[in-house]
Amino acid sequence: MTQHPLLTIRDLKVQFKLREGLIRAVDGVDIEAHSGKTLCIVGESGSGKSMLARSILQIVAPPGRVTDGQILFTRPGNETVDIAKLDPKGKPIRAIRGRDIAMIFQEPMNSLSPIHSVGDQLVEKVLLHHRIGQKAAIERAVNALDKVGIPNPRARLNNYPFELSGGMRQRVMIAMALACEPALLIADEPTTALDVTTQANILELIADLQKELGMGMVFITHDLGVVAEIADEVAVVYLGRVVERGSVDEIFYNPQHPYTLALLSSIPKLGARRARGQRLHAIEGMVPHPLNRPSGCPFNTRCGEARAGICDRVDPTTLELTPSHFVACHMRDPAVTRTLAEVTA
Ligand SMILES: Nc1ncnc2c1ncn2[C@@H]1O[C@H](COP(=O)(O)OP(=O)(O)OP(=O)(O)O)[C@@H](O)[C@H]1O
Repeated sequence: MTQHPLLTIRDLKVQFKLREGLIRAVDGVDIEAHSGKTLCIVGESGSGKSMLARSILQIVAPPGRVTDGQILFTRPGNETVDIAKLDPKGKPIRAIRGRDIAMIFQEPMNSLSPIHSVGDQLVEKVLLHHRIGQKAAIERAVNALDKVGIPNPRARLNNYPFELSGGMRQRVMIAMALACEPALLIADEPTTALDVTTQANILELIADLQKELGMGMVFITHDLGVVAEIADEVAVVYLGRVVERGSVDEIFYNPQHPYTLALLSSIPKLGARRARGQRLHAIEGMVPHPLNRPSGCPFNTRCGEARAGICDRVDPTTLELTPSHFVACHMRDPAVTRTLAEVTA
């Protein structure tokens, strides 16, 4: 029997119908996530990372809506469910949220209640998804806090979120997310708001827990340094499209899409000396306004390799370079480059 990926997203579209026009926040995305592996979704602000993540739990806020595509979730040993077809308020998706698929966010206060103690929130979460008694649930809550490295966890049960530091709150949110041992964890920039040291500690904690629990993880970030540290697979997104995806080695050692190349060259090199006042290399141009998407390849307006007549007119198809490496770029398509060479010869 072939093993299904934990999550298979096919041709997913998330749109906002506004009076001013239609925003295609996610515009035909294909990705897969596997048990025990981390898929990083990387891209600049506004590329649709959060909407992609939120659609997996059907928590896109109106007027945003999943308009097309499949979100196939297969918990090992269970039937495959197409989450895209579920009612965002219905019982089936509410049973999946938190139990099978958990999510952590940049700002823990968004997922923690300010008026309930850490212990009450953790115990309630455990009781919601498990048929166990109050005493056993409290023990689970203590274990969960212990697991995320919170000292003296039994005493912390009585604390309110505002009594904890930012790093500790993030640990509590992770404990809440993992209390029910989900098969899939979605992490939306969970370390972005933290200082560098706390960020490193939390990343290490998430990676350790993921290995221990064998969860799949979809990790959203704009930071390629984070990707290098934790990813097994990477999807590079631009204006709601996956422009390149591959194993972490393929993306870092053999990047193909001009956008991936530009992102990689914008990372400051360790030890590289910069002349005073010299700016870091940033990607040329601005991300187009979502209501004013370019035709053809979404990146053509900022791409140094773009060729008029094709890149600004025709949507590139996704090419398979290896069984795990895909790119959507005309300039990597041998049929296109051959024709261009013949025309200019
Ligand atoms: N409530 C909304 N109304 C209209 N458009 C929205 C809304 N929320 C998001 N969008 C649009 O959807 C697109 C994708 O946004 P999204 O938040 O997913 O991007 P992102 O890559 O996560 O960016 P960031 O890193 O800044 O969070 C953007 O063009 C954004 O303008």
